Amino acid sequence: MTIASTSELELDRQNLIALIKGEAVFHGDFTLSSGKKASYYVDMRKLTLDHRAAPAIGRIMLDLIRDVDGIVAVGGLTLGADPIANAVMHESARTTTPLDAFVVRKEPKDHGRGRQVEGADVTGKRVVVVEDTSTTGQSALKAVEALRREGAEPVAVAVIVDRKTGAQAAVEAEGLEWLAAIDLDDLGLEPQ
Ligand SMILES: O=P(O)(O)OC[C@H]1O[C@H](OP(=O)(O)OP(=O)(O)O)[C@H](O)[C@@H]1O
Ligand SMILES: O=C(O)c1cc(=O)[nH]c(=O)[nH]1
Repeated sequence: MTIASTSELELDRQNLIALIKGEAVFHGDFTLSSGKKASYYVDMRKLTLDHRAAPAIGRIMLDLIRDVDGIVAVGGLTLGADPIANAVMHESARTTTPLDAFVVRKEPKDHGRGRQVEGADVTGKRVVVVEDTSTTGQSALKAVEALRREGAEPVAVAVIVDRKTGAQAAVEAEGLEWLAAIDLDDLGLEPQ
């Protein structure tokens, strides 16, 4: 599924870590999605939407999910997941096993086709949920719930940055595989 070499991927990963440390870690008083407080915030949108980082994110995340069997699509809860799913889809299109992308709305659309999962038809399909940063894992699990309602089979959650505060356990408790590209040690941060 992956066409980048191991050394290219390691270079991508080191470059991405440097960009995250330099441009996406913000220090201050933050309220997180879960309502918890933290003294730093990793704003991955700064990089998933940046031309210097997005192609590498596609390669890194495609490589991260390379051993997940039989998947046909990637996506997650809007909006953190959206550019990641796109980057993975584009990178996979260069391989012999291309993947489609989907977007899970926070709520079903209240007009048109009333859909919560947009894009690829996921019914009956094995899919991976992607995420930019995971703290409690509840955003990823909201996507999992919506996908299951659509008749999809979400089999793994793949995150760029794991904040190491319970998301892995929450996701594994739902029977999904947990995959993370970068964690707090890589960024020189402590879990909080
Ligand atoms: O693991 P969790 O506790 O769910 O926290 C992580 C989530 O929080 C952020 O999204 P946010 O809720 O800020 O929404 P956004 O993507 O719409 O900006 C981030 O992009 C993750 O999706
Ligand atoms: O938990 C969150 O809401 C959260 C933490 C973080 O570091 N980055 C982010 O985008 N969301």
